[in-house]
Amino acid sequence: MLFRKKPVRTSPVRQHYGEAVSARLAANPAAEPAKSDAIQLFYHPDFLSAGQCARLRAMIDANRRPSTVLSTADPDYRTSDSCDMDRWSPEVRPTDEAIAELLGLDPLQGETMQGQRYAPGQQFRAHCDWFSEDQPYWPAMQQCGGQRTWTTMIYLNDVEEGGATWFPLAGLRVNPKRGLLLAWNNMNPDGSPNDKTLHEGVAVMKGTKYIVTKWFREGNWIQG
Ligand SMILES: O=C(O)CCC(=O)C(=O)O
Ligand SMILES: [Fe+2]
Repeated sequence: MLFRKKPVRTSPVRQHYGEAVSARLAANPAAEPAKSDAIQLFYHPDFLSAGQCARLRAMIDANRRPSTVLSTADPDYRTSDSCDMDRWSPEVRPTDEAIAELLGLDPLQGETMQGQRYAPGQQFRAHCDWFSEDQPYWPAMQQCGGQRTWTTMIYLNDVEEGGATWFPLAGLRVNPKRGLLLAWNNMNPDGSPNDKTLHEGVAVMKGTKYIVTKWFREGNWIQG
């Protein structure tokens, strides 16, 4: 019996962004690499001030609606509320541009920043942020910048109990801390999608969890 060969999923462009961004973060004294061989992930404590976090939390409270996902109908999968953060607003734009600058990416590669709020019991079950290129949604994603390369996520508050971001296959678990930014490469160093980036927003037990997430594409998300 013949086995069908898996398609080659490496990519020079995605490899380039993996190398360029991780070199830039490694050279930044404010950023610290995670101890994991499975994933390129960096921590940047205090990326946002207390005031910036409070303003973003207020915007999330004002605009939140039930979260959606691309590829499952399971109603328990992502039970948080979320909203798009208006990238041109004076409250959001400086943060948007600071994140792109931190990574050395063009702000146009960044998707619209997403705010998310988890009440007790709410969660985002294990998923990868990269797109499966055999799914029906992929052609539409190709029209707006293609694959996701890096994810950045910022905790906007401390959470009393629960709400960690857990990477079970990379052996990392991060507790929410106000102002802390996480940045990780969704690809392997060769530019292929990294299955070990699987992660979960663990259910909040006590308190409320607020985050903003920004995903970067290999091309421009905003078409000029
Ligand atoms: O809430 C978390 O800790 C994870 C959020 C997440 O995975 C996402 O927004 O893609
Ligand atoms: Fe995610």
